[in-house]
Amino acid sequence: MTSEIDLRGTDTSGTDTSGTDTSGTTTAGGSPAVPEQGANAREFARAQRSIPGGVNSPVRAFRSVGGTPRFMVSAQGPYITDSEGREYVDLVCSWGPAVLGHAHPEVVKAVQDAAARGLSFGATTPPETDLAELVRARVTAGGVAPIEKLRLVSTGTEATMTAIRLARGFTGRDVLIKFAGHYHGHSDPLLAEAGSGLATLALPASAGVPAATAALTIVLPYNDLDAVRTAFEEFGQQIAAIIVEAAPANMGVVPPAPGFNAALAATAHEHGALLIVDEVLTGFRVGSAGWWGLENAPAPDGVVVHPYTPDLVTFGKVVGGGMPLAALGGRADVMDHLAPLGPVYQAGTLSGNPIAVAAGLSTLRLADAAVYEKLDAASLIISDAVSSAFAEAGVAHSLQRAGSLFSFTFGSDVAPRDYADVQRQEAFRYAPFFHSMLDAGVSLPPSVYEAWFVSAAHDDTAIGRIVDALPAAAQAAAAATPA
Ligand SMILES: Cc1ncc(COP(=O)(O)O)c(C=O)c1O
Ligand SMILES: NCC(=O)CCC(=O)O
Repeated sequence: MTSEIDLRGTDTSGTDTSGTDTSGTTTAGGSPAVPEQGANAREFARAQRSIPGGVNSPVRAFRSVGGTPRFMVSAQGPYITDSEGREYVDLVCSWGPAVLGHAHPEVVKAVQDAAARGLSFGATTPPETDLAELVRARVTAGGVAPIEKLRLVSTGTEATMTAIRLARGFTGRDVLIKFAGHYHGHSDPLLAEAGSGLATLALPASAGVPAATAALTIVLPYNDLDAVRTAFEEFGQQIAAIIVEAAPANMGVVPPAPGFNAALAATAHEHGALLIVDEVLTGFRVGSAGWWGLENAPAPDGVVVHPYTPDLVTFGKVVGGGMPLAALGGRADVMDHLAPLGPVYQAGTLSGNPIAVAAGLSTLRLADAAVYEKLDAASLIISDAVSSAFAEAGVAHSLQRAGSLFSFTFGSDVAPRDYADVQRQEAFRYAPFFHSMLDAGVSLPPSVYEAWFVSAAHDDTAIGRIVDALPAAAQAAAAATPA
């Protein structure tokens, strides 16, 4: 145990309660760290005076695990370094984008070159079309290419917000279906029973969303086709779209039952509604063509077991290579309803920003089949090692995977299928596990409701550090008691 433990519990006081680091912490490369003691606690206190909760996104706040968020200063490959000079193996990977590992030299070079040509033009640039073409070409499976047109925006929130406005404008209908525990960013209509930070903070919905807006979103239990069919029987003529995470990873990972996404597409289409598949998190992370690509890849006999074609797909995270860039794409006839061709308005001063486009293009060009093989391999080794450590320590748990994404639920070996199942778990086991890992130099998502992210840079050394940290952390989870 290092002095990291001393920093816990420092919150709004502004007092530096940290102890003296006598741990002799070394970096992964073996060189001695020169920690600036107490810097995380000091920075957190300072941040809270000027920034609500000290964070610019609630998921960073350590609210469900307690303690002091680490204030990061740099990241390279599979490692991230905090204000005290401590280096962690990073299993958050910027919540998804860092698929190649942090600061890949070629991506950094592309960004530097683009920056030298100008930071933002507010005018159209050739690389935006390059990126649209690359996404169109990559998202194909079994001869189907669902991305006929693509528009670039700046965040996943904007991508899904625009997708639902477009679906409403295209169909002339107002009602949306979303699933409990799914997170699609923070636009008003999509915040009901959302996963991610709302799950972490146990918020059923957000204050500030007008009741009239919330009333137009039907929230259904995930993986429950009967519920979807019943909703369409009752409101079919009013439903503009179903929006679904391609493979949910914001209530932990809860993959779709085989054929579920295909059945959603069929049901929506039967009733004149659209299917919006949200691949902000899964897109270009779980595979070259996202989760849709995995589900629609022909088996060796050439058969796609449950084929489906989404009407709209949203991307974010990896598509921007760590810069603020996201996208929505899909059927040309639907996409052409966007202004300036059509009546559905969408815009953005920084949409298609040249630096972000350079990062995205460079990342996607580098993310070849070998990268996805590395991701899959690292993910398997790490998730199996964690699961074994829990088993060894007698911690009942289930491990769920969606491609290289994975997460754990506690208290049962029965894998949850929906948000209600997820919420029944022994969530109290996660905080001591998380802090034990953090103390040992492994940074996990600070919530049991988030997926773990690996990168192609997670090599044997990084994985070894994770594996070494596991027995003590699993013991901490085993010893945990409800608050
Ligand atoms: C599936 C999904 N959709 C949308 C979003 C929103 O993206 P952003 O945080 O870029 O607004 C996220 C994650 O944050 C996500 O995981
Ligand atoms: N899985 C949750 C996210 O990726 C969200 C990140 C954020 O809101 O900062």
